[in-house]
Amino acid sequence: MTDEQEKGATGPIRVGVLGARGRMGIEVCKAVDGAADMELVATVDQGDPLSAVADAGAQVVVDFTTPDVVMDNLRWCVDQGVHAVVGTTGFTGQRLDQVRGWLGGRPELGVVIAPNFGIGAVLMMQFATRAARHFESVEIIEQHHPRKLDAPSGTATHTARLVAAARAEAGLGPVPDATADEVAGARGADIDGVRVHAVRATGLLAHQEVLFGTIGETLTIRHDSYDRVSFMPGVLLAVRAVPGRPGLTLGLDPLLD
Ligand SMILES: NC(=O)C1=CN([C@@H]2O[C@H](COP(=O)(O)OP(=O)(O)OC[C@H]3O[C@@H](n4cnc5c(N)ncnc54)[C@H](OP(=O)(O)O)[C@@H]3O)[C@@H](O)[C@H]2O)C=CC1
Ligand SMILES: O=C(O)C1=N[C@H](C(=O)O)C[C@H](O)C1
Repeated sequence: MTDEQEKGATGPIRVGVLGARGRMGIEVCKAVDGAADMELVATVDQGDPLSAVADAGAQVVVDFTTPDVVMDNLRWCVDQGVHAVVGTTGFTGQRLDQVRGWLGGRPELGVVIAPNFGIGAVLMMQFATRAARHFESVEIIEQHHPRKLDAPSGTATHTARLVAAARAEAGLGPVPDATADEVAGARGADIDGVRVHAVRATGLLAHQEVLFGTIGETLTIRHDSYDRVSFMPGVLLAVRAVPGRPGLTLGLDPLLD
């Protein structure tokens, strides 16, 4: 262990941020810098060497980059023995299995991957999962800023999977829908049988509605992030927790219990 790493073992958590000059990365750097129990030791963006993270003796990496580079970053973290907190989207079941496979060889390492670090968003997903069994109809409408690269959002995709699993467990059949003549895309994306609609508009940041329907009533569960600071308490919570949570943690839920 280097002197730097030795210091980190007893002092503040030494944190490296990947995607540090991005919209989320800038906020994460500010939040880590302002946390008394953390030290921001490395900031890496496109074109910077990942070795800066290892050289600085980072114990935890926070990744807010892009879906096309996040897997390489995670592989590197696992190889280097650095815990990781990941907010970047694009995690399919196959990708998650791959990460579990890597972690199999490093039983001391923790990785937290959360589609949304907003506490309200986590609760919105929990409430939607709870409601799912009681309504024959459900659709998800997510709304984001127009610079977002992926659609639908990671949060909407995750919500759709949770809702679909809860419906299946309750023995509900397909969502009723008689559409026979559709302009392509009009009914949104089909994620595990749940329709997901993605809106992009200037002025929005990150918003989602889960609309449930049954005979004579609807229920709308809505969450709005108006500022990226809304994600920071969840990110800091995960940074504190990840060294003590070996293996893959998916979502913030277990950290909030
Ligand atoms: N889980 C959550 O709570 C949240 C998740 N997100 C997700 O986080 C991700 C980032 O979002 P956002 O900050 O808005 O996006 P940005 O595009 O603003 O930030 C991404 C940053 O990563 C940089 N980057 C690209 N490749 C690399 C690389 N190989 N190594 C290091 N940095 C790299 C980009 O550089 P360059 O621009 O030069 O390509 C950019 O600065 C998205 O997937 C988004 O959906 C966002 C908000 C909340
Ligand atoms: O890109 C964003 O901005 C966001 N991305 C995440 C997602 O895709 O769900 C989280 C949040 O919606 C903001």
